[in-house]
Amino acid sequence: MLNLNNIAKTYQTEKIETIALKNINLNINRGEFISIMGPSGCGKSTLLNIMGLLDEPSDGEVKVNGKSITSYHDKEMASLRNSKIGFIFQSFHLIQDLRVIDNVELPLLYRKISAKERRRLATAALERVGLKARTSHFPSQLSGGQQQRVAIARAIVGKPELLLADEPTGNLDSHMGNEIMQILESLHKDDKTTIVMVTHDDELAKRTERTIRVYDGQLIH
Ligand SMILES: Nc1ncnc2c1ncn2[C@@H]1O[C@H](COP(=O)(O)OP(=O)(O)OP(=O)(O)O)[C@@H](O)[C@H]1O
Repeated sequence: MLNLNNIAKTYQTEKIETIALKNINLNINRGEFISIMGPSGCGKSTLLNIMGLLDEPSDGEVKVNGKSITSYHDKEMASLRNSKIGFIFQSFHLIQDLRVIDNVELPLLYRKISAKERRRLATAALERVGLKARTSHFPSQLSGGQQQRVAIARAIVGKPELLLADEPTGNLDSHMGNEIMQILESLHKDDKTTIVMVTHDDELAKRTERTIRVYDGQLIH
């Protein structure tokens, strides 16, 4: 479903050029659960952001469902991203002033969906992550693990084909981390969601189907 062909990414700041990625060739097949591992600064988040169409490569080609998106404009890219990709971040990225249900509804605001249907879908997504009883809470009233579950509900509410998770358990203790991993495993197994997860945790990586290792901006085979 996603092909990265010869991807490179260079960051240019005033005097320093950082090569974050080079010679990346990677195919992600529908239904896979993949982990990405590697030392700090090796390019994992950059890779995930390129997969998620949040960032553009400096070189190479990204194909989504066999179609090159190289010539896509920002608007086309945003629309593709919004319809096909869900994100989960280490630090949850919830909006503190919005109630749980409104946080989860956010990605649907960009779609032509009635308010009633938005509420129904968001409630179902919260039920899926075991948080239906917390819809009217604010994020600060929830534990870290619960906040991450809200973030997962927000990521899956639009039924994405691809779920990208950047160290989703990085801010959680091992018990809560395990709960989050179990939800991801269930989304993969029961809902056939394709998942790519960056992690520093060997034990979590072992629970995925394939581990991609990055070192100095390159894939190690
Ligand atoms: N916006 C940016 N401008 C300049 N350099 C950047 C930028 N983003 C990332 N980099 C550099 O690119 C390299 C890869 O960064 P990246 O965040 O992808 O690594 P990472 O493997 O995710 O690290 P960590 O595990 O610490 O999160 C690093 O050397 C980083 O300093």
